[in-house]
Amino acid sequence: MNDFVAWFQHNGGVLDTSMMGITDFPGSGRGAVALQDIPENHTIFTLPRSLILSTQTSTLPSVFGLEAWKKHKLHKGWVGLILCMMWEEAQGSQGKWITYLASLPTQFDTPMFWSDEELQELQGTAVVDKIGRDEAERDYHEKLAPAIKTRPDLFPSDQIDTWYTLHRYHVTGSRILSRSFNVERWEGEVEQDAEDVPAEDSNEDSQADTSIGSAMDVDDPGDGEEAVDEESSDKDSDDEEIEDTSDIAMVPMADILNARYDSVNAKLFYEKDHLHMVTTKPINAGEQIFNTYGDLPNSDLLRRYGHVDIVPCPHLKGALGNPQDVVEIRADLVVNVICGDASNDETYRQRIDWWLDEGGDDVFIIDTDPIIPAALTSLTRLLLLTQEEWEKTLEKGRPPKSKFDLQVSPLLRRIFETRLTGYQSPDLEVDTKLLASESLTINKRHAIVVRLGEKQVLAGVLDTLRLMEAALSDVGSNGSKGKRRVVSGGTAGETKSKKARH
Ligand SMILES: C[S@@+](CC[C@H](N)C(=O)[O-])C[C@H]1O[C@@H](n2cnc3c(N)ncnc32)[C@H](O)[C@@H]1O
Repeated sequence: MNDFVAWFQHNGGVLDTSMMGITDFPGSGRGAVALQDIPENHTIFTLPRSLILSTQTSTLPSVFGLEAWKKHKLHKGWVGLILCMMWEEAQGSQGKWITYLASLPTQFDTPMFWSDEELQELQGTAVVDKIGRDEAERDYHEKLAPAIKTRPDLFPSDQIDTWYTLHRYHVTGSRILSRSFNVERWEGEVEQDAEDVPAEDSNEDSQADTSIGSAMDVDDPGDGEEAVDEESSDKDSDDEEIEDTSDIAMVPMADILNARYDSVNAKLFYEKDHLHMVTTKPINAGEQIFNTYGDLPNSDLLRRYGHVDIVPCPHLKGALGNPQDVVEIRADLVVNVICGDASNDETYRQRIDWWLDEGGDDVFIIDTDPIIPAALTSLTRLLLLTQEEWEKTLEKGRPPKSKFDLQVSPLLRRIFETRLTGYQSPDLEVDTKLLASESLTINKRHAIVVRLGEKQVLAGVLDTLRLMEAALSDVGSNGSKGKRRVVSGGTAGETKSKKARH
């Protein structure tokens, strides 16, 4: 660590060593600690932009030739940055970032590195479909490996088995996944139309997002389209968000800070020539300095960073869990539950295609405030319409309202109960007991925390359903039937649902 700090300072980084120390936090690796009381708005370190490592600052793309770089599709997704980092590391003592790269971990607790047996423990959770090992390996074999073969002068054959292996590719991808930031270029540096530059970037300091995409997440649609990072959820957007991956950067020193739910007390800001880590709250001496990736559900924390957050949760009446946990319910599960064997019949296919064409969601999100997504009720009702009603709906061009009644209620229950059977065991008690056992490996413990958190969310939404059913019966027994309506939460297509590719 001393070597790293010396390298940082030697290359223009300024660390307030009276305020910030680097130390090991059991269970979280290295992290930053306040050595004395730090006031809000204090700069704890600064580094020049030239010290960040990205496809903009590494010389590899230009020595490789930008045209050839593009020909091998190294400008799309994360593969270009991975190759830059591998190459910089292969330069040994000649490499500008060697001391920094040598300080980064080579082992990760993320599911990317789990055995099949360990992955089984995650069955049913939002992690499994998103690990993206196959996509990542496809990029390695189809882009990176052919590219390096064309330039033995840059990638000598005797270095391939050390620095450019598939394993090192995964390690480097995981370093990016768990540590990168999105550092936009300053106005004037940006080689794009002015209107593409967000207004807030023009003059004042801007905040650098911790990157939440990854090599593994990026979908390369081909056909000359831009790479799309489906994980750009912090930008309040759908999966159509186009991320300029050339802004993804490794930021030495900034990536030493750990994260914890609701604990962020420092943020990275950037300006024309420098980046600054600035406190956003007063921090007491001895406290950890946290920069956060946005408070994420445990499924995402595990997949990207290899850890989970467990804090006392209001939705669990003070028991430990993650208040950000969610359950994803895929529209195909809804269709299967409601239509059964007839799912592929023309009458349902037409409705489903129409739903999707109209921008309807194909994944519904339930969170710890377990409101039933309005879009889920609406899709359920769409599938229940008679032919005549369906034709009217088509004419109106509007999906059915998300009215909750005795017809949809048992179906919603079956949807949630079927979703529960996707886990190794639908029983919450089983996992609670397992967690109490001391002999669990870290991966198994993490898997149980993730799936238990999701099952607790499902238990919450089933409780909500019971309350809504009880409210319906009250309405009926009070003789006011038809005058009051119980509706599910939000409006169709609001934040409780989203489109996602699977
Ligand atoms: C940005 S790095 C922080 C520095 C890192 N601890 C190190 O030793 O290099 C993020 C990684 O730190 C670890 N980490 C961060 N916050 C954590 C937490 N609350 N609990 C456990 N591990 C954490 C995870 O391994 C994560 O992938």
